[in-house]
Amino acid sequence: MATFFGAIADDFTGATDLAGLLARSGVPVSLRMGVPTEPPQNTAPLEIIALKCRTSPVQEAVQETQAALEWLKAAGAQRFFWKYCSTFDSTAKGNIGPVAENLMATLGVNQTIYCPAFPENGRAIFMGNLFVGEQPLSESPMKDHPLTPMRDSNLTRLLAPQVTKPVGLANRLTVAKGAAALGERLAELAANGVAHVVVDAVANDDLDVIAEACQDMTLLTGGSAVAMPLPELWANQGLLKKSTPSDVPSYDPGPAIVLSGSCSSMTNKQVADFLEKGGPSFRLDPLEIAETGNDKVLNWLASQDSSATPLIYATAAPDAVRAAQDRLDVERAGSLIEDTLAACAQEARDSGYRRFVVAGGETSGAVTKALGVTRLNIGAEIAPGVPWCFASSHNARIAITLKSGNFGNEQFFSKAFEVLEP
Ligand SMILES: Nc1ncnc2c1ncn2[C@@H]1O[C@H](COP(=O)(O)OP(=O)(O)OP(=O)(O)O)[C@@H](O)[C@H]1O
Ligand SMILES: O=C(O)[C@@H](O)C(=O)CO
Repeated sequence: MATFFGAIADDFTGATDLAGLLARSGVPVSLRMGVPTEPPQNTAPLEIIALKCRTSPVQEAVQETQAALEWLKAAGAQRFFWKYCSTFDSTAKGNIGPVAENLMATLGVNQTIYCPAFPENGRAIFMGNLFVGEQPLSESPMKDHPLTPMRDSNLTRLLAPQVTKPVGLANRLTVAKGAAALGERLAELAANGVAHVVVDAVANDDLDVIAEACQDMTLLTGGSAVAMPLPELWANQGLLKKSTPSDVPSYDPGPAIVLSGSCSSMTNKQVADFLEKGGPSFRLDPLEIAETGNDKVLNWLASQDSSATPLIYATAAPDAVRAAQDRLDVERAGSLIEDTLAACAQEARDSGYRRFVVAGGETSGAVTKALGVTRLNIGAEIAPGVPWCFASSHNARIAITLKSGNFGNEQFFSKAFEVLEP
């Protein structure tokens, strides 16, 4: 089926989040891990390419997203979406703005919007300021993120140094007046040369207004939630078709494992809940791995009785993360953990494990790469923005879910497997 919508996601959990929300529309979604090396074939109306470029240097991220854009254009896409985190994660030399500006230049558009709001997960934007629950972003646990600590809550202020063209705001008072008023505000800003518009949203109704006002824009940017209403709007215009739900993709029987490299406050609670319930677990310490390597955890995994689900985790409180980073530096600490969890995933697959819960965006990138997963089919959502996915990994058919650090509730690790049961 011809592709109409092409999205580029800056990390793997973000991509499955977007896929899960788009799939709610009933329009077929396809998710590719990395830019496919083959030209487009067997494409879906909604195509997503997952990259691992959230913390990449600007030039690298621009090149990778450009390659993804070319593939999506070749697939026939006519509307494009740049998906970043609902907490606007980017480093001081952030690539959200530069990537958007490059996509705009290639697509020949003079304006786009920025809307990371995700009300179902407590992300709201008011007067350009992003909130996580009731806390401003810079006071939320995101201030301590291991790779992208967020120390400012104001999206226009975060974005302005990343782009060359003017940044503006369409605030909630405008959005509350409806799609026509928002359209007028965007036109007014465009007439004044404002290329980058942060749009407020505090509830799903706001996202419906934004989607209605922006459905004809060639490029939109944001979190997953602002894209959620678009397929329905396009289907109503006859631009794409819903399909009868295809068979739920299946996976081979086999034991389950949880791999967690996320240090978000929610993942810390989820790990604590798992430990409290007494499941078998192994804690990874980056300092120890730096000295002695991976053998200890791989041996532990090999010794597990496959009737209980094991958890391997590096998840730690902010102080412990900082201490490891001070000794090893941020990137080395991160990649030691990612490489170890990736090696555990391979070992688990080779020993017959077929159900994988993975926590953390960077971690998910490393794990899916190690498993050789190139395409995911989307299944049932476990929590908003966290669907089960199904994939081939070498000769095995596996079920895998990639959980964004902050998503899901405390019981997520046990609930995930209940949702998978037929
Ligand atoms: N104990 C630790 N010390 C230092 N770094 C760690 C530790 N545990 C995990 N890390 C690293 O922190 C990073 C966590 O990022 P990741 O994207 O996986 O999780 P997240 O940011 O919570 O998830 P998301 O991006 O989905 O919100 C990874 O690079 C991981 O390897
Ligand atoms: O938008 C979000 O919060 C998630 O999809 C994500 O990108 C986490 O990495």
